[in-house]
Amino acid sequence: MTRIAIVGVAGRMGRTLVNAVEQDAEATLAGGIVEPDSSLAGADIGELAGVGKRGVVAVDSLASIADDFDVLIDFTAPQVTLANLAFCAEHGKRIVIGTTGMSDDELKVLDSYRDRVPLVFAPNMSVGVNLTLKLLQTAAKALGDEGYDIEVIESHHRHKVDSPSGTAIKMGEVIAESLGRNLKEHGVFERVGQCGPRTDKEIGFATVRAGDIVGEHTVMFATEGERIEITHKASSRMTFAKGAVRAARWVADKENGSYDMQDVLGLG
Ligand SMILES: NC(=O)C1=CN([C@@H]2O[C@H](COP(=O)(O)OP(=O)(O)OC[C@H]3O[C@@H](n4cnc5c(N)ncnc54)[C@H](OP(=O)(O)O)[C@@H]3O)[C@@H](O)[C@H]2O)C=CC1
Ligand SMILES: O=C(O)C1=N[C@H](C(=O)O)C[C@H](O)C1
Repeated sequence: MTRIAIVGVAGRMGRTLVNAVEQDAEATLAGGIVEPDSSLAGADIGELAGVGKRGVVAVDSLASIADDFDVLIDFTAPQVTLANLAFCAEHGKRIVIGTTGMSDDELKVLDSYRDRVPLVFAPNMSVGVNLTLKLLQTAAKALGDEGYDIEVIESHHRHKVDSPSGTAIKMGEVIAESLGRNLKEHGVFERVGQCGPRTDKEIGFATVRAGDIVGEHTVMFATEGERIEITHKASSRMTFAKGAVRAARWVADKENGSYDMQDVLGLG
């Protein structure tokens, strides 16, 4: 049985993760962490998640439950996640990270832990998106240098704070890598005013933020005469949460290293 603690347990993903752990026969809820001084400290995390009392109360300090869990799942914010990663490395814990929106510097810090802790880090934990990444590799190799323009369009709920989504960036990276391009050089994240015509090798990104959209990603390969669109639509956060719990069970017996969902799902 893998003992799982969830950071940000009162958040959108945190509450869904409680449900996902509950439904997994090989995982158990070992703790939930809320922000320091949160009024939710002391609340039963089952009640927070709407599944009824589970006898595990939310705490506002990870240190206070250090002996209770094996794997931490963190879907919060970049600086919070990096602090928790340091904690896990120091205390011999494992960690699954779903947080997106990290800067290049923050990603370097995350990567510096690869030899100190077993960690899974992925901007999207759904099986569907990770399979889509494989489809994108195939499509990019076949079409990307044959006159097809590549555009990534993502839509999310009104509360999302980072843009483009971590998944959209990952899709762009996978496509760029398949084509021997550098996303830093060829990614176009804004088109405003007299920005000129499209260049052949650019990979464009467009973002929609509206209502309660859980998460939708389309990659368009368009040329004169035809257009191929590869789309993934998430209609429930459970798809991410189930993937994260699967990752937590998978990483529970792994050596130090930085893994992703392709590793967890055996798609690598
Ligand atoms: N990889 C994947 O598959 C997915 C990744 N995500 C990513 O997960 C992240 C969270 O998304 P979402 O759940 O929608 O966001 P929410 O804002 O709903 O949840 C974040 C939670 O973290 C809490 N938090 C903030 N600081 C701390 C702290 N120091 N200690 C403990 N908890 C803290 C917040 O508390 P408070 O509200 O009090 O500030 C909040 O409850 C985002 O980066 C998002 O992009 C989302 C879905 C899928
Ligand atoms: O913030 C979200 O909600 C989501 N974030 C992830 C991302 O940035 O890619 C994954 C998912 O699409 C939902």
